[in-house]
Amino acid sequence: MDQDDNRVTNGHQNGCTANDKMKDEDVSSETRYEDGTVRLKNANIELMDQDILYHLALGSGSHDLVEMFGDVKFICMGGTPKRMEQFAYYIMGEIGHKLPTGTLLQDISQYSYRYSMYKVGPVLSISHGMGIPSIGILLHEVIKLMYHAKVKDPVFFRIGTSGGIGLEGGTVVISEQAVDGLLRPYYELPVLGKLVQRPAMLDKRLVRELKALHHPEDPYDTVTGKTLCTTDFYEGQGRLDGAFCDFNENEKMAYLEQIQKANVVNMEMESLAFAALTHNAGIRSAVICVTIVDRLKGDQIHAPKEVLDEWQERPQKLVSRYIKKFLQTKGRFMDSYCGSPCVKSPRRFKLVQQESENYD
Ligand SMILES: O=P(O)(O)O[C@H]1O[C@H](CO)[C@@H](O)[C@H]1O
Ligand SMILES: O=c1cc[nH]c(=O)[nH]1
Repeated sequence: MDQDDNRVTNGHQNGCTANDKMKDEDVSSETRYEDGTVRLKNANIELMDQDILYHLALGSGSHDLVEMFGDVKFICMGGTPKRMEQFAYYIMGEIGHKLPTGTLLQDISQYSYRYSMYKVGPVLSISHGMGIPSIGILLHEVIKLMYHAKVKDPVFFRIGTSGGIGLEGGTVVISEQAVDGLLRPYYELPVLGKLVQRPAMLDKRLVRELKALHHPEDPYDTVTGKTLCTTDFYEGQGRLDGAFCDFNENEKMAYLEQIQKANVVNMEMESLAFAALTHNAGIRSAVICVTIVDRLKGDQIHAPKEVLDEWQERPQKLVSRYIKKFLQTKGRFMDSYCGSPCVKSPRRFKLVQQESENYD
């Protein structure tokens, strides 16, 4: 069958093209109720008795999702559970969020054994694993969580690592657009035997707002540009050091130079699905990744662990500045969030633990 016959655009009935901009009208009645709460583009969900968010170990029948998550505003995602636990504690200090005495942050999704999720007042910090399939599943469930919890106008961030294209290690990249390994600005997914394409758009205003939060005294650059998203770390990113390699150094460099000419500044493995799914849901989102290697100079990650740890904090700092600015502007500082049900207070922890164990 001819591949083109088999292809449909989706997410926008009128055939949204890759050049479409994230316009205010995208956040339409299709994706929002009048009060600003998230509306799903899937009528099936409303008709279900309960919705089991299997990979989060949560469910609309088993948990009071409005009580647990109704005050959420920012959803921050990154690859590893450790990074996202550290980010949760970091943002807690930054926004002055206090846990009740004798309590610790709880991994809300620990009994899923898939992802980790921490709640710090209006911030959710969630690990997404590696690659598009992993972040894709998570995004479906987190977007549904936003709907069940009646969250208003959430903002999603991916805070990650990447390979730079002509950028020194430690540079912070705010993605203007995600493209696939063929430089196509959409996420393509086979659905019912047809290829569905969803534009991988990121919010342009958010890019500008984040860029403005770089401080002149930050000892590193913060740049914007295109992010190339691959389905593999080795051959897919033109590395010569995988278990297999059917190309040579010259061919690798020709590809890297080609993508550099197309304004690609970094490479990673989730931005395409992250941009496409949040855009389709009418949710403002941004991808902020630090570069940990300059791919024009090599393939292996040579930076020592302490250096990598410090570099990984840089995207977190930028997002933290954004969140703090928002909270200060809105004048809703965090003490009001102290009663969060997502901490390990002995009574509440037992309750949440019991609920979560139902999925074990
Ligand atoms: O650092 P994180 O956010 O995990 O992301 C990057 O690191 C992984 C590869 O090492 C890929 O998932 C890539 O996207
Ligand atoms: O080179 C790199 C570094 C981090 N993550 C990637 O996907 N590629």
